[in-house]
Amino acid sequence: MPAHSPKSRNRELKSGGGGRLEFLVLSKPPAALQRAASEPPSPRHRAVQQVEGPGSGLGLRRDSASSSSQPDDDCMKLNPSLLGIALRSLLAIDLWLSKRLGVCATEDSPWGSARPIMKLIEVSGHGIPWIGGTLYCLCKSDSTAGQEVLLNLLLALILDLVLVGIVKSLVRRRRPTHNKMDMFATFSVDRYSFPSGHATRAALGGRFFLNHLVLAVPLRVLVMLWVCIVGLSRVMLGRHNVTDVVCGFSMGYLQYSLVEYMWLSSSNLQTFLRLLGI
Ligand SMILES: CC(C)=CCC/C(C)=C/CC/C(C)=C/CC/C(C)=C/COP(=O)(O)O
Repeated sequence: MPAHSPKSRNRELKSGGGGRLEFLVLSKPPAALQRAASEPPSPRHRAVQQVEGPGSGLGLRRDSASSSSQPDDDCMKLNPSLLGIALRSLLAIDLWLSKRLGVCATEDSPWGSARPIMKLIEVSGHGIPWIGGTLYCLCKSDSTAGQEVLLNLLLALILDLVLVGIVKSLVRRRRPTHNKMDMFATFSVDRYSFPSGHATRAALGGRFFLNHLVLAVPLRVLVMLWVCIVGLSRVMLGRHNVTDVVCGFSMGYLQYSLVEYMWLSSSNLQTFLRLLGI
């Protein structure tokens, strides 16, 4: 009888001798294991491969004792953490809600006719009018107190542009697919959507106005309304997902606290202005 006749191979398969059974089983793994094997190796797998050599795949060298217990990595892949599920669910809700709220994303959208007014609101929260307006008022201001507030506002707006740019380039979240990219005066990082720069500026500017301008109650309400409308318009225009705006508001709020903490007094500012030649 030849050494590997069908009969003798069958005996080997049944007894599991010579490792053939394991190899045949692994050549058709269950779907979950197939998925796990196709994913890039985890640091632990990489370490095992380094020790065992590149040919040692998932379980190839596992003996019967170790194959009865799942390795930690497999458990992690088959049972994703609660936090992972929560984040993925939040992301799915975010995308779904943002798409539903993007009713002014194009002229053909359900509220497409409201697009011009939404774009006007967009301009009101843009960096150019804010920085330009602050610079203009700074040049016109003749009181030291006014100059102090305006110069701190200017620095806050510049800080905001820098911080938003850094976070956008780190996170690199794409704008929603339904967004029509027709914004004016953008930086290259503005192709990314997280966080919304308009939302950070609105929250920062809103807090600045409420804390440093003596405003009557109706005007204070108006400022708060404007902040909310700027945020909502970002989603309605399809520029952002809801989470971009919510996180933008939080970031702008915190930025204001940072500016208050680092507040430059008028004496420091006089030196600063003299250095700038203003
Ligand atoms: C007007 C003067 C005198 C100076 C302007 C200074 C200057 C160069 C400001 C840059 C302003 C600018 C281009 C800001 C970007 C604003 C923007 C498109 C943000 C993106 O917002 P998002 O909500 O879509 O993330």
